[in-house]
Amino acid sequence: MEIRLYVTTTEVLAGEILDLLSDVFGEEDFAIATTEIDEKKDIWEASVYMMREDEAEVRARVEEALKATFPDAKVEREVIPDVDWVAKSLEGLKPVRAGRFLVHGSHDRDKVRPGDIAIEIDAGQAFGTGHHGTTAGCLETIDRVLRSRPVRNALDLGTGSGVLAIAVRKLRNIPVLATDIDPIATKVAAENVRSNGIASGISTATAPGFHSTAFSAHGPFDLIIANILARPLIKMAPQLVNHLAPGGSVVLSGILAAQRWKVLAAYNGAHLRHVRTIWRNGWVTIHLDRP
Ligand SMILES: C[S@@+](CC[C@H](N)C(=O)[O-])C[C@H]1O[C@@H](n2cnc3c(N)ncnc32)[C@H](O)[C@@H]1O
Repeated sequence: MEIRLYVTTTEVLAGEILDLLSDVFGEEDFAIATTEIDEKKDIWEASVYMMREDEAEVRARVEEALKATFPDAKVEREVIPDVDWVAKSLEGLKPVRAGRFLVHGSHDRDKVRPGDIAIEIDAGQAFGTGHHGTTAGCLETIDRVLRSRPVRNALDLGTGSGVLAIAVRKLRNIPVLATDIDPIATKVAAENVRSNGIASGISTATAPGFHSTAFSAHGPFDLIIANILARPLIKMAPQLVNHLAPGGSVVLSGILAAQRWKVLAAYNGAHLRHVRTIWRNGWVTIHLDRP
């Protein structure tokens, strides 16, 4: 059972609390995140996720950290129940084709045809079975990028099930760093990496955005894939481009069609060149290159 401790505040203060908590918990295994609750009213939550057994200790440290700068902050609590997504969604999930990839569940191994690059993902507690338009758009774009660009290493930011990191590694024998803000996702991703027969080459790390030393240890990257959401992608544009090697490529998704101009503006402003936009079910995936 997972617990979320959170403070409800404004966007600016949520960012400050995030920084403060990042200093407190550093590289420890607790995910720290900010979430927008209401854009118009500027209501945000700054959260720390932990397992139930760590709650008392984490709460004491959070309250101590907030005391000096945010004495009025009220730390609230949410219990996040474990959901058996596997049992819930195994049936009915058909294999998905995107680029040369076929993403399928373990119940559909017989659907793999010669020439397919097969990725086996059972629906679990992390996003990314290939069915969502954002995942499919990323897979298609990864296939294009790896056909046309010299890519020596890659970062999959917001890896979820690990599907995109696995896709990169199945096409190229290069090191891949797969990170997620959610520790359950990184655990699931590591399991999927193993069950896809990838013995080495993909490292996983739990980190919000670029708040981890894992990035400097593995980067800069020739390819960065981030299927998150428009708003965090816009915010992290300068950091993301800082971790991109000259001549590198970026694949961004989790962007609704109407939001694409804002995302493009942020990344054009960071001197990336737009290459292609792919549309799938109202979602867009954007490929940009660093000259
Ligand atoms: C839409 S899912 C994408 C999963 C997978 N990469 C795919 O394409 O199907 C987004 C993932 O990003 C993670 N995430 C959201 N915000 C993040 C952040 N700031 N830093 C790292 N991961 C984040 C979520 O926990 C989630 O697993």
